[in-house]
Amino acid sequence: MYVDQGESRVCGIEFSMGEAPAFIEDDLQKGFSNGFDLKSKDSTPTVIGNKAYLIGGADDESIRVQVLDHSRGGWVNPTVLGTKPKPCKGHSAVPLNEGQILVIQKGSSIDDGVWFLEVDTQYVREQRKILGTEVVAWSKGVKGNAEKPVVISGPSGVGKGTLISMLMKEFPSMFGFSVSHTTRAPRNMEMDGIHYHFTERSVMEKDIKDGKFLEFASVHGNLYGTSVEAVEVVADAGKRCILDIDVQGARSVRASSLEAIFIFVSPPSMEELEKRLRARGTETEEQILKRLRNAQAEMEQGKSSGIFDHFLYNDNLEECYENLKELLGLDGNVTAAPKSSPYGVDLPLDLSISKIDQKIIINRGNPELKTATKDLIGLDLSTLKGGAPRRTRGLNVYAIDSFSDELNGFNQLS
Ligand SMILES: Nc1nc2c(ncn2[C@@H]2O[C@H](COP(=O)(O)OP(=O)(O)O)[C@@H](O)[C@H]2O)c(=O)[nH]1
Ligand SMILES: Nc1ncnc2c1ncn2[C@@H]1O[C@H](COP(=O)(O)OP(=O)(O)O)[C@@H](O)[C@H]1O
Repeated sequence: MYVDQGESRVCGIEFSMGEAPAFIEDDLQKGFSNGFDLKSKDSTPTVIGNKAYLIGGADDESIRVQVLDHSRGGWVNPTVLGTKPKPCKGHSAVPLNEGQILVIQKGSSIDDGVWFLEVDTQYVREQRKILGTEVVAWSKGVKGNAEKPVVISGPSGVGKGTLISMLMKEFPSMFGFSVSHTTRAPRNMEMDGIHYHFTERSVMEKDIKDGKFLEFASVHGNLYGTSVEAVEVVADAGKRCILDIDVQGARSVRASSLEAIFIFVSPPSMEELEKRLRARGTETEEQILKRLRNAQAEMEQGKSSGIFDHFLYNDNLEECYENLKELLGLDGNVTAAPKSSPYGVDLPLDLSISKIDQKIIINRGNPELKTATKDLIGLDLSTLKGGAPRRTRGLNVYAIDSFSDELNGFNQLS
């Protein structure tokens, strides 16, 4: 078991992966005279093998990392890859294995505060070869093992947005909307970042070129697209992602690595579709006519393309919504209430962390661990997937109750 002692560990330099070689100890001490502030509350040296990783302080708007590498003659500023954590009020770090350090940010919410610094994983080794420098890479720990995303397509005015709103309203903790980018102008009630990311065509075209989009298409004369980030932020929150995209977009997603279920919504008739579009009152006459012309082709493609797993017929809205819920497995027994879990809790400044096998215990400020209370949070590391340069998914965060096995194990070991 490894126990992070907080500040005393920083000053006393604890060696966690076996005894540190003497030269590392010497070099670390030299660090004091070379201006490395090892005594600083927010700097944590963590030793793995023949190297020490000094994590702390701010650099380019993220936490700074320096590597003490005896074979390279001392302290090195590595190339830092991945999405980097913002500077924070302090952190605790614990090595998980020879390749990863777990960093918990103090004073943040647990949803944002769990990070992995990869120092010797396959990705880091590959990058080290390519770049020829010392490399470390950050990856954010997220829940993210949600069910398959749901792609909903259908002609303009058929009721996609209405059905999605109903679903999000009834199951807010279960579903998250993939906010697309578009070059079309916002409608009256539409908010940037909520309904769409409204953007300039040139900016969007550059982002598409830079590989930031999962899919994109030209629809009714405007550019629309789903960014990789739009889908990831929903998955990060452990929610099931809903994408409202056209048939071309659905085809691209089908061909991508994103495993999703595909639903096509049809209107009862073209006359009814026109009525709904006109009644919505958000388009000019010219735009309505263009949408109606396109609707015909979309209906044909939707039915014949083989892309869609399910077809919904939106005549009576309530009936259609019930059918949608049924095919998503949301029958009458599903409750909309979120499960009680420590997600969303804040991590205080005086936390400490301990590692037992594949589990991390975060003590939120109760120094007497034996009187375990709601102050203890467990992190199960055995379900982790992915890693730098993207997210580390499958983070299982749970409240530890005083009689749990984890705690008995902890008490015996401490
Ligand atoms: N391919 C693709 N289509 C999208 C995306 N976002 C929205 N769309 C589609 O663009 C079309 C027009 O959307 P919008 O302008 O909001 O009009 P509405 O469908 O009449 O509400 C609809 O078919 C949407 O499904 C996206 O990110 N990618
Ligand atoms: N089953 C339905 N019956 C009558 N009106 C509907 C039905 N479903 C949706 N609507 C209405 O039709 C209009 C278009 O729906 P909307 O959800 O904006 O379509 P989409 O997102 O597919 O373009 C809205 O004014 C909505 O209230």
